[in-house]
Amino acid sequence: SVVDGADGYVQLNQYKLKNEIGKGSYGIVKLAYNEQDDVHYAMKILSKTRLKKKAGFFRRPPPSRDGKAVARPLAPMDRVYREIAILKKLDHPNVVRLVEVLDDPNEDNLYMAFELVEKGEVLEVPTDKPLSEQQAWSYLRDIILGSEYLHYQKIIHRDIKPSNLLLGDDGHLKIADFGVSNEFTGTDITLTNTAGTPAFMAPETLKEEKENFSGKATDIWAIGVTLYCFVIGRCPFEDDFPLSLHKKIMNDPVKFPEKPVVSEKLKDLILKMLDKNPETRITLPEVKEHPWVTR
Ligand SMILES: COc1ccc(C(=O)/C=C\Nc2cc(OC)c(C(=O)O)cc2Cl)cc1
Repeated sequence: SVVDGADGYVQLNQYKLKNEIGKGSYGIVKLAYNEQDDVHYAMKILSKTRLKKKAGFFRRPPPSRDGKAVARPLAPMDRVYREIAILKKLDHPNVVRLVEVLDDPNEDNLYMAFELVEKGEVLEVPTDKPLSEQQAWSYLRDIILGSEYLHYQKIIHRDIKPSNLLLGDDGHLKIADFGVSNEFTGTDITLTNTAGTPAFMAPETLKEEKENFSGKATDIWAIGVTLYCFVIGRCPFEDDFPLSLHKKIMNDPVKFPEKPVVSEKLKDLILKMLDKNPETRITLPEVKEHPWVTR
């Protein structure tokens, strides 16, 4: 039950909700103090009415082509319950941990209590203070281990980017926000819909004719864009207009500025992760063997 505490903080069961620490298309995240265990958590707050309103924009389900079952976009509430089901089965040091869900049917808000990752987003992009290669190397290892675990659990994240990578006091990263992730069976998923954040979308997901593409390869692309952001401070492809951004992602070569200086080995890795052809793009196991990673 949600009550206004005498001290001006909202009390939600054993949690005292404090200041806002995160905000996005999903809703907001507040610092939450658990009086029972004297521990702070990150409380993600979703409004059911807002989600249902967004349902209105879901385009009519496409006619199923040649009788093949086409994945229907889920109603937002179903998407949230799917996100929760995915999160509940995940347990890895480089993935955020969902502790508890508070979903009172009479309440408009749905609350998701996560283990607090103390320092928040690893890097705000754009920045004029990009990371050193040493720092980027440490964070990439965490991203690789977390992504390897997710792919092993047959989950494609689909929105890997700096703002979804949270930094703990121990200097390690945790992957967050499974709001657009997909589960698959078999060895990989063939996707057709675009999802995630435009500047991090792989070229094969932006093509006009919606051919099928590999889910794992799209996560590798997003990790490549993220790695570029870490050491350069901005994204490799930028444009204020979505369609011109799509054109750049699909056609422009990756360019490195004079400054900051990036080692040849790191440039080589980034170029292999940002290979526009998903068939020849470097895979996660190959990234682990790359000279810049094993250095
Ligand atoms: C300055 O100190 C700070 C410490 C922690 C934070 C923080 O946690 C922010 C967002 N958190 C999250 C967001 C999520 O999705 C969007 C998910 C998820 O749905 O997986 C989980 C978490 Cl935890 C911010 C600032």
